[in-house]
This record gives sequence, structure tokens and C-alpha cells, in this order.
Amino acid sequence: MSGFKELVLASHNAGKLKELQAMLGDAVRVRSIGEFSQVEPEETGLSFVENAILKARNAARISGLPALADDSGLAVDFLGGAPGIYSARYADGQGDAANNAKLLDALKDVPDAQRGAQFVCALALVRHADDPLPILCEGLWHGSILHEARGEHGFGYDPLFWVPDSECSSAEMPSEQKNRLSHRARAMALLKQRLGLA
Ligand SMILES: O=c1nc[nH]c2c1ncn2[C@H]1C[C@H](O)[C@@H](COP(=O)(O)OP(=O)(O)OP(=O)(O)O)O1
Ligand SMILES: [Mg+2]
Repeated sequence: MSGFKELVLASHNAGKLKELQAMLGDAVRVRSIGEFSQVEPEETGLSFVENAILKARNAARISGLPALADDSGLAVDFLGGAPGIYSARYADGQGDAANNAKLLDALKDVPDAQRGAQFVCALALVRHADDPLPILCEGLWHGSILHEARGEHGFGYDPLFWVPDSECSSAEMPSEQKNRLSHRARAMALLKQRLGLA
């Protein structure tokens, strides 16, 4: 990526790391924060952007490298935008399957017309831990919540996220397709533009 020979990806989520790496291609040598630390910073921000900055600064501090963080989640209309920034912690840290089960339960008996949702992604790139001007890019992906899981690809809430334009769930699409359409793909396209790579 322009100006950076090496970059650390500030995520402990394997699914996310795979997608971010695929989207970055060979624009830059990518390391993962897992090489440096297994300790996940507490996500104390009140917004996706704040959490992304916090994770990027933490990774830059630990690695001594420029850092790119992704804070993302699912905002469900019927739930007033929940689980939102708390998506990973929705079922109290019990993992993706428990999060998905809790979401299906919360939307039990909610008709299709009221099951709209969007995936949200905030990317933050800091050149160093105290960077006073992080580069921030956001992306949204509109869809709706299915009544039961469909598909085996992806991670997190993908089996429950119906993509109307593609007529499948985001776990049913091949990774190449998700990586062109998703909230993360949109945010990454903006980041590449900002950095003069697109
Ligand atoms: O494309 C996606 N497809 C399905 N689910 C997704 C996606 N993007 C975010 N999500 C869900 C997963 C997790 O429940 C939460 C992110 O939480 P978030 O804190 O940003 O990530 P994380 O804790 O898994 O890893 P880390 O903070 O180390 O990057 O939203
Ligand atoms: Mg997290």
C-alpha cells in the first residue's frame, strides 16, 4: 500500500483476516497481530470508528508497524440497530453459533418486511501508534435476516444474512463474490482510493 512496505492487520478474527488479505492482494506485505500478541484489546468505544482506531493504535504500539483495523458488525432495523458494535459479544462471548441463535430468537415471529439489516465496516489505518490523523473508511451492505441458517462460507452472521440482489445468503456466495460486494469490500475500495491504489 502506498508508502507502506509492511502493514499489520489488527484483527484476531481468522475470517476477517482472510478477507482483508485477499482484498489487499500484493499491494503491501501483510503481517497479522497474532504474530505479536494474542491479547485482544478491550473494545470500549461507542462507535465502530472509535473501536477501529483503538484496535489499530494498539496493534501499531505492539508491532511497531503501521496498522489497519476493522471494526464491524450487524445492525438490525427491528432491533434499533442492535447488536451493532456489540455484534461479537451479543451472546456474551459464546461465539458465532450462539450469536446467531440469539438473533434468530430475537426475530422470532418478525415478518419478512421487518427483517431488514445492514452489515457495517469501519476501517482505520494508523501510520504509528500516536498517529493524530488516522485514515478512516466505512462501508455498508444492505440485506435482511433469514429465518434459518443457509450456507457454509464466510463467518459470523453470514449464514443469516440474505443478500437480495444476489438471491442468496452471504454464506452461500463464493468468497470472491462476497469480497466484491460486502461492507468490508466497500470500505476497502474507499481506502484504496484514498491511498491512490485504485
Ligand atoms: O462479513 C461479515 N460476515 C459475518 N459476520 C460479520 C462480518 N463482519 C463482521 N461480522 C460480525 C462478526 C462479529 O460478530 C462482529 C465483528 O466484531 P469485531 O469486534 O469487529 O471483530 P472480532 O472481535 O471478530 O475480531 P477483531 O476485533 O479482533 O477484529 O460482526
Ligand atoms: Mg472484536
